[in-house]
Amino acid sequence: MLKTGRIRAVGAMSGTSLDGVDAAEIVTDGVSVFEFGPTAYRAYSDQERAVLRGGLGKWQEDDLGDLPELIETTHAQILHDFKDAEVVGFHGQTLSHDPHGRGTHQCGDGAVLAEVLGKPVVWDFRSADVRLGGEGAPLAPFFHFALAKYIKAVAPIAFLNLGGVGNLTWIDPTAEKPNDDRALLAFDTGPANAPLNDLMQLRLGLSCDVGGALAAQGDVADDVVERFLNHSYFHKIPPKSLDRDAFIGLAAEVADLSDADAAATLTAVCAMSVAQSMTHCPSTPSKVLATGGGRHNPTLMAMLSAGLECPVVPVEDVGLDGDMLEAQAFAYLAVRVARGLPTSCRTTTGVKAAVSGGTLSRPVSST
Ligand SMILES: Nc1ncnc2c1ncn2[C@@H]1O[C@H](COP(=O)(O)OP(=O)(O)OP(=O)(O)O)[C@@H](O)[C@H]1O
Ligand SMILES: CC(=O)N[C@H]1[C@@H]2OC[C@@H](O2)[C@@H](O)[C@@H]1O[C@H](C)C(=O)O
Repeated sequence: MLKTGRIRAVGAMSGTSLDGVDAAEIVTDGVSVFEFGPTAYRAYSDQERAVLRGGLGKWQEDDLGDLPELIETTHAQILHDFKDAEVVGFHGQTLSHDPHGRGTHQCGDGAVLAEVLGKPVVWDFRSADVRLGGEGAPLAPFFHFALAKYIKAVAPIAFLNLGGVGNLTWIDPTAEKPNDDRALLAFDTGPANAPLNDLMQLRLGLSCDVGGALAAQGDVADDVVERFLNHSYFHKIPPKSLDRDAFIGLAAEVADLSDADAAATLTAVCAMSVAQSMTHCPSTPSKVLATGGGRHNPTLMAMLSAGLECPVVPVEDVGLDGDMLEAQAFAYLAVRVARGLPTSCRTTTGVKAAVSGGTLSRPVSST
């Protein structure tokens, strides 16, 4: 068990967009957030990103080659500087996510990291939830709930993460605990930046549509968006979650469009899937707080504002850091796991009963 009271924890996240590792420190008792600490980012090189891409869709250890070592080494490099952190939350890299089939697989061994860093590491956050029938994702919602309290929200709000995949958390901030029945509703909304990034890479050799500049010059192919929104995923009642490449077929749908029209259409696909998702929420939130890299894309943000019935603003509007929120989430969840508090429940992942996911590994020398 970790000491009682406030803990300084660092979280590290390597997300589905494969851009790099984020790390962020927070001070929490596993319930409330008291303080935000330093942050760091380590970009993957083109060569590293190619290795990561090569691992997508794989789940058997024997097929992964040097990939686990790459994940562990890059995380150790960035986490080494967080000398004051008492515990580490290590998400790892999701390579495949098929909760009702092959399971969910995050690459990287937290026990190795605990040894290298000489600190307790909480990792493998998603497997226990999946074993108990849950989606294993999204897991940030319990942190979103704590943030709603931190910013003293009084009316329902939503957090919208625009990463490789999109996910939404609707919150009633008047609820006492995140696993209260009416506190949360969370789910993956659809693809966010991943299809657009893939298009930019394929056609122009670029990692993303910086500032949404290309999409801003194009016309949206409404028929493609309409066909896309007919996909059964969008009609499925949440909780529900997605693998990064669940909508890989989208590339073919825009193959005949110009670069600008294809970019505009894939941007609209993201925005309209979020708009459609709002129909699942118990009520229209007072505002949507956007986090993740997609909030840096003004074309996407304008489409979201046009498609939603409430204001959509970056989380910076309420004093939070939208580039580090997921890393902070895994710092927070690490402390919850270490204290035996739940990290997911029926309304966030569909798991039968609230579960404290994650494994705590300590350096052998300290046990
Ligand atoms: N200035 C920008 N203009 C346009 N898009 C941007 C900009 N900055 C970031 N992005 C987009 O955001 C992506 C990174 O987002 P983020 O770091 O939130 O993803 P992630 O955490 O890897 O994904 P996930 O949340 O799905 O795990 C980039 O790949 C890019 O598509
Ligand atoms: C399986 C997996 O890694 N899912 C990620 C992914 O990226 C966004 C969305 O899909 C979300 O469900 C999740 O990440 C965030 C951090 C979460 O668990 O809340």
